[in-house]
Amino acid sequence: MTDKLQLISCNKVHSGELRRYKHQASSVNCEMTFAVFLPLQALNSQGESLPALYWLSGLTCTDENFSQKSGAFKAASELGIVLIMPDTSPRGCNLPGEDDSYDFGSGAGFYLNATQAPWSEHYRMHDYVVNDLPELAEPLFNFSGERSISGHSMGGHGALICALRNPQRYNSISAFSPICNPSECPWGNKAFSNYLGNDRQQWKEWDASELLGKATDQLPLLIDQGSADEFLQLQLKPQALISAASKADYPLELRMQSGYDHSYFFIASFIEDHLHFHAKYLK
Ligand SMILES: N[C@@H](CCC(=O)N[C@@H](CSC=O)C(=O)NCC(=O)O)C(=O)O
Repeated sequence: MTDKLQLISCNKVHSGELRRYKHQASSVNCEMTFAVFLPLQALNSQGESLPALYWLSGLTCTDENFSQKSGAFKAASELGIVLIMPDTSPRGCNLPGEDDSYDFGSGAGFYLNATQAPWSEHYRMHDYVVNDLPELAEPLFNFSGERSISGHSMGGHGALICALRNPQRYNSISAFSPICNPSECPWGNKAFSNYLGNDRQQWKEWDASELLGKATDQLPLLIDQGSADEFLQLQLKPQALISAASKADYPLELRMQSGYDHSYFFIASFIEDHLHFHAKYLK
């Protein structure tokens, strides 16, 4: 399996290793890059079996933002959790306009499967995150079979939709400042109309508030949202998710954190909580 992966870099951190790989991915029909943090336990020849937490980043990010800014590795190392951090979109596919804006195309894959040409040939980040990447990354360590998912902003939306659509594949979900109701905000409108077309019925399949409202399987779900987030009212709309959870009796813990903005300073302030939250369900 690992012969499909090309190692880009490897850095020792908190006794474990942060590795970056590139590989050809069939789901998105192009070369992709991802990062993986392997705690020391994963590097032992004994190969202790470990769970994985997938982290999905937001608009404009690559696989590197979370590694460089979140400060997650100390807790992941102590808890024995492998972190798997994909890029946020296909890149370099030579599609018209793919690099023209920060909120669509490169760096803005929205973790869905596009149905509209020309995006549908490559922009299938849902299948990449849920199927392709686990197949490639989990053989890198002695995977326990337990995985959870988290993310920020567009990546928080991604974590929610990947797990709500595939509850059997994840033990728990968390998110920082997720785009909760993309059908009803400018970022989501732009992405969904271009990737999915204008039939708003199709959008519901990729909207966390819609999916949560009709979920039959329930997963532990933690969300942190900063009260001073500059995108809170226009783009993120947590109230839609709270209403859907309340109607569906879905156990959502949404913590409004006073004074925090949308940045990685917010993520760095609470990432340990999220790792401890997932650790409860990954053992
Ligand atoms: N360019 C825009 C917004 C960019 C931004 O805030 N990106 C966030 C994610 S937003 C939702 O998905 C981010 O994580 N940026 C990377 C980082 O390292 O901070 C603007 O400037 O308004």
